[in-house]
Amino acid sequence: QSSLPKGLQEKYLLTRQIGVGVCGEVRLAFERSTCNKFAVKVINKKNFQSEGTATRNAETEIKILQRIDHPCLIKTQDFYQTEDSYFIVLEMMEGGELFNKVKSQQQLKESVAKLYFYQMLCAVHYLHSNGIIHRDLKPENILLSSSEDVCLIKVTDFNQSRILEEAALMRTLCGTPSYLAPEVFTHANTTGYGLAVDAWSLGVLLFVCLSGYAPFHENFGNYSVSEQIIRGEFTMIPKKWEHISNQAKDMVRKLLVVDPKERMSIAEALQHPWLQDQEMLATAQRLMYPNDAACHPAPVAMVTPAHQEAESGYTTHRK
Ligand SMILES: C/C(=N\NC(=N)NO)c1ccc(NC(=O)Nc2ccc(/C(C)=N/N/C(N)=N/O)cc2)cc1
Repeated sequence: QSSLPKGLQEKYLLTRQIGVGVCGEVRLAFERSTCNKFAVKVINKKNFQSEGTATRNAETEIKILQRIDHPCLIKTQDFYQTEDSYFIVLEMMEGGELFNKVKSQQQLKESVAKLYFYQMLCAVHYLHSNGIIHRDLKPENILLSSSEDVCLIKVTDFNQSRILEEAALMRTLCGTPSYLAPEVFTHANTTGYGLAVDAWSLGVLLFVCLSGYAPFHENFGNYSVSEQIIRGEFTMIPKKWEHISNQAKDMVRKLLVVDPKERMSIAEALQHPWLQDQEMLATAQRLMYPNDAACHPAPVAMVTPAHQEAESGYTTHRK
């Protein structure tokens, strides 16, 4: 039992492990003054990555966690550190990880997969608008607010995330350009490519939610997983996909495109016909912005999809 920070011990009672990750565990904690439940992510500094990387990643992650504010992104309440671990106190997501809902071949109902996927898109659209690439979107990092099918989801784990430093490019271009390689000028805006990695991962996530199995898997064919991914070869097993709509399949096919320049963007995915489903949009709206629905329930026709409000700068006051 490695030592816990005094401040953490004073404010919280840490109890059992509720989740485990590659570089740490998640513990159930109770705030002593309120008895409210929290999840505490413990990140070992001396994990497999070189020490420098782990520390740099954790510092970036904490900067990101403190900066983000979206209904479908995890919120932190506190953070502490000892010489060998970081402790991040997060809101408790009672439904646990999406991973447990889709493992062992369980397919989600298409309507549930659509509701979850739309919320993931809104969360990642927000991150990209703030110059953040998640880079590690997977079922373990999608948390559910309750065990009900219809629930709010939140994206977590920003350990692999990167903040797109446009400023870094500007600084580079301030110096004498004569020694700079051509790609610095042409591919410098890797922002286009960088963001596209999250669209691919969301395609894999959607495939798993709809079918219950992974599109790229060691047991398939005679290619390694990485070869299958590089070739963009996946199989929609009829038994699993025959009851799934063509629009859902179209969404998956347009995200699992090998060339990042050809891959559908998050913004395009939000406009895809499969998501122009007023009932789902109204449910998502109610889950993401409960306070708005409470004071003046808008007639369905009036529902502006959450992602469009963000874009149009719609001035609803959001708590
Ligand atoms: C309700 C419940 N369990 N309920 C029960 N009775 N279990 O027995 C439960 C709730 C939440 C979770 N997971 C959870 O909260 N994950 C999670 C994962 C990663 C991160 C972060 C910030 N990571 N950042 C880094 N750097 N990572 O390496 C934060 C939270 C699991 C089970």
